[in-house]
Amino acid sequence: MSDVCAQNGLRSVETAKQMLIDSIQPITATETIPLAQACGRVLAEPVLAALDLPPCDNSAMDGYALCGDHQSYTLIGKSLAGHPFDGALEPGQATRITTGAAVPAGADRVQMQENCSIEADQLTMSRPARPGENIRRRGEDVHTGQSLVPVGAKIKVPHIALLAGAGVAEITVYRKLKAALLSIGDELKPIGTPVSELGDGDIYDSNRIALRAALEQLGVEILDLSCWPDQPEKIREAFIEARDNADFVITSGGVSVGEADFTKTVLQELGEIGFWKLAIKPGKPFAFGRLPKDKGETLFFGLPGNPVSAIVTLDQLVVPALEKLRGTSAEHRHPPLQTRARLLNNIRKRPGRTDYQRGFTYCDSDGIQVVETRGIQGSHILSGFAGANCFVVLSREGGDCETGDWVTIEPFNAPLK
Ligand SMILES: Nc1nc2c(c(=O)[nH]1)N[C@H]1C(S)=C(S)[C@@H](COP(=O)(O)OP(=O)(O)OC[C@H]3O[C@@H](n4cnc5c(N)ncnc54)[C@H](O)[C@@H]3O)O[C@H]1N2
Ligand code: MOO
Repeated sequence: MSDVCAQNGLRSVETAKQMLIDSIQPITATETIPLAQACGRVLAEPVLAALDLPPCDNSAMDGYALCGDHQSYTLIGKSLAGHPFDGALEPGQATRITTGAAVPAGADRVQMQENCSIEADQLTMSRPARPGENIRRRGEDVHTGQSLVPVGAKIKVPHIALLAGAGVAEITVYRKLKAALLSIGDELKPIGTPVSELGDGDIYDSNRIALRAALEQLGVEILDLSCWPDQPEKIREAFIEARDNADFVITSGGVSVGEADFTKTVLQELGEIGFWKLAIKPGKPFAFGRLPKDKGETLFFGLPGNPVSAIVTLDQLVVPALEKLRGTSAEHRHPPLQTRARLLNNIRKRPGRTDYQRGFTYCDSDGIQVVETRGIQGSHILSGFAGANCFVVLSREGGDCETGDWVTIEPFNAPLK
């Protein structure tokens, strides 16, 4: 498929994503932080295991550690978690053992207690235990010296558990990214302004708050530069402050073709536009650029003002770019999870832009994944978006869809989840 849509000449979402990824150099600065604060950060230095895990052969069950294959065993002691048996078993001997307790020397199998009968110090079983049964071997999870998590991985809860299990208290991660966030538009009023003080046509600056919430979930530090009027000299002032104090700038509004849309003009004056306008709905006027500064440059993401467009373009274009910028390696920059669902309503669509309709998906009583679009699909309609749990992704060249069609859905990820 061509990069550019035949109908409208717009660049595809896939090409734009690739252009973003190709043009971004990851940050290199790191910091060492307590493991407990590391969830969501990107590992910057290798962490090697200082011990085997499990650290010793231990029992998977509460029961009896046995030496050899016998009809009955003589009980000679016990091994409890944290209190190992101090001695070695001879053939035909057994000890009581609890889950996680060290398997005594000489024991070669563990029988769970449900299969055992005890009379005085004699143990018999309803069925024999196989050699090695219920023994968790030393080092079968992790070997001493093994790399625990690859550099460039995003630290998730299982990584935290693994690292903690290996006794790691601190790790070195890439530093947090810093975003400068601002809104542009004469009609915008900060939330908290009483309704009675809104002028004709004024609206609340909802984008800045929503984008801020999304970026904070991604662990980005925010420089909130509030909202700015549709005046090039003011916008210039805001862009310079943003450029000088952040890794990247996110604006919303003023990026289209209206007579008061100055975002691109000022971006071009202070830096360069990488690309503008994509075959994406909503979000067509998305702009990417750079603002050079004394040391390096600040990336620029100009999101459309329409509230749904701003969030969709953040999710689909900016988030993948930020993953690369913050050091996540290629193998850990997974594309968003997509699956198929059967459509419960008709959808009208004109070919020309990849459409991210807001939908609600669930598994119906027949076990089939179904999806219905939520509300009017205008890029100003937030009520439907708020009731959705997925995007219905309709291909750029595709047209209308009918009830019963199988369509691609993309469940909301963080920060939308
Ligand atoms: N002649 C054309 N007009 C428009 C086109 C086009 O191709 N030709 N594209 C349309 C599309 S698509 C979009 S999306 C919008 C994007 O326009 P801008 O980025 O210039 O945004 P604004 O015009 O400033 O605002 C659009 C809309 O969003 C509201 N808005 C703006 N900022 C906020 C905010 N911070 N919080 C909440 N809502 C905000 C604003 O009031 C407008 O209603 O352009 C179309 N026009
Ligand atoms: O692309 Mo605009 O975001 O459709 O409204």
